[in-house]
Amino acid sequence: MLAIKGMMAQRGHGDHAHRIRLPELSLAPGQCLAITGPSGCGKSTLLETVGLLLAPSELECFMLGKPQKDVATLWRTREQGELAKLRARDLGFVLQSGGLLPFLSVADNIALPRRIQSLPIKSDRITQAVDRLGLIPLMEKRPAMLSIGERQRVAFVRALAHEPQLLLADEPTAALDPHSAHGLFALFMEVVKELQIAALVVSHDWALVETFGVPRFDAVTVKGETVFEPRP
Ligand SMILES: Nc1ncnc2c1ncn2[C@@H]1O[C@H](COP(=O)(O)OP(=O)(O)OP(=O)(O)O)[C@@H](O)[C@H]1O
Repeated sequence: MLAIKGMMAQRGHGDHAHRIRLPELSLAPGQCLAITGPSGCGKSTLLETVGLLLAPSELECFMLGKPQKDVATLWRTREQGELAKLRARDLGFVLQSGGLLPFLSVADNIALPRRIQSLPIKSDRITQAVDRLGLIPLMEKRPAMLSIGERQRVAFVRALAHEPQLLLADEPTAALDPHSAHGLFALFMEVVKELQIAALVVSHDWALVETFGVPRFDAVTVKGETVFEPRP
């Protein structure tokens, strides 16, 4: 689960700073929420802040996972080691760029989060996801030998490999054709439900998000800040 209250973050400094605000957000296990808004409004900034990659400038409350961890206190007391542990164990990222390690094969990229957590490398769920996304012929290849869409599919499986509590996805279907995008999103929703993972997904594809009945938080500009609020 995820519960955030009164979160602010900023990119840059002074007059050129870009500020985002998230008044309130809560997600139960197995629930997915889409983040939408125009290019440059701060969706990735929001995702990075929720993903503990960017320090918030204000934060009232941030509870994550089961048992609940008090992330707001960890930020306040600057416990970077604990934050890093949470990031590795409880979060899964699907980044816009794929973020795969170029010197590892697809198989080793996918195995990495489980290796880091000392979990058994073999997992039926991962084998199934690899199969459903047509990745079996690619397992021994390096990321540089893959298309962008293939990299995105690998990144998706890798993000789920250690069964995190919260999945953060930045445009996970952006490089895919409509058929593959639908297939990946369907699998995304299935896995989120099955594993009871809370998921935040940034997407420009409103039609796709609506097809799957995913609720949305949209960006509105208020006094020079981007505020993310539920869309009625
Ligand atoms: N390192 C940085 N320093 C200063 N400003 C930055 C930095 N990174 C991004 N920005 C600015 O912050 C704003 C928000 O960027 P962000 O990437 O979060 O937007 P976005 O909504 O995800 O955009 P897109 O949909 O195009 O990916 C933009 O105006 C961007 O120019």
